[in-house]
Amino acid sequence: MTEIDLDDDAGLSSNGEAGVAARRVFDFARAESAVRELLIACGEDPEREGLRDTPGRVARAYRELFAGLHTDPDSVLAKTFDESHEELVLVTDIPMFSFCEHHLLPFHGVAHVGYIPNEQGRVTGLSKLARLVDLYAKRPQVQERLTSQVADALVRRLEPRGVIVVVEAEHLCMGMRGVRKPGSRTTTSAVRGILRSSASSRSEAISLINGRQR
Ligand SMILES: Nc1nc2c(ncn2[C@@H]2O[C@H](COP(=O)(O)OP(=O)(O)OP(=O)(O)O)[C@@H](O)[C@H]2O)c(=O)[nH]1
Ligand SMILES: [Zn+2]
Repeated sequence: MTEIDLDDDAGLSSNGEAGVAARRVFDFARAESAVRELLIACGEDPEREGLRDTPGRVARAYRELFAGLHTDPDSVLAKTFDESHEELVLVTDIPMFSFCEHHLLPFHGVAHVGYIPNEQGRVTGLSKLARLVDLYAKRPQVQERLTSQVADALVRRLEPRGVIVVVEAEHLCMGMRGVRKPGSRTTTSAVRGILRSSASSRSEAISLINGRQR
């Protein structure tokens, strides 16, 4: 997978996506000082023993949790191979952790990702579907965009006959605060190609998703 050079802060993402981070670097010192400021703003003392290392820890955590801003999605699907398989390939229950961009609180759940390869049978490694979910999840997100971005990356790189992505997630910003409805779940889908145009192909995929063992 292509890690974008962390010392290179000049360029934009190469894959042409709208809304991708303008900066390629994670500015560690800036994140650390922002966390320190936030602690002060909340009425805490960042010099007390328990908090002294917290800004650095949080900065390290965010560097990891937002790593998807610094990885080229197309590189995840760079390796493809032809397998003369023209039927549905579906990976269900991919664990997913992301952050809502409104409150920077987690939303988490599972993603189901499926596609019907093209006439050449162009497929990719199953793990790459999970890596793709991870990459888009590790950004400030909204669930709808995460779902579409995974689908569109598959369309771009595999040129498949159809794609379906379903994400089921719980948003902590709806559970811990605000409207306080813990346990409510949101389902989003993005369907492309034949899986969109053919009701029977789509219902096969959806029944496999709905009928899976939980
Ligand atoms: N469509 C969508 N909305 C989201 C997602 N994550 C969080 N939200 C919503 O974003 C909205 C932001 O609403 P605002 O009114 O700007 O913010 P707020 O006053 O904090 O809203 P409340 O959460 O209702 O207290 C809320 O309704 C959230 O539930 C998401 O992935 N997709
Ligand atoms: Zn939110």
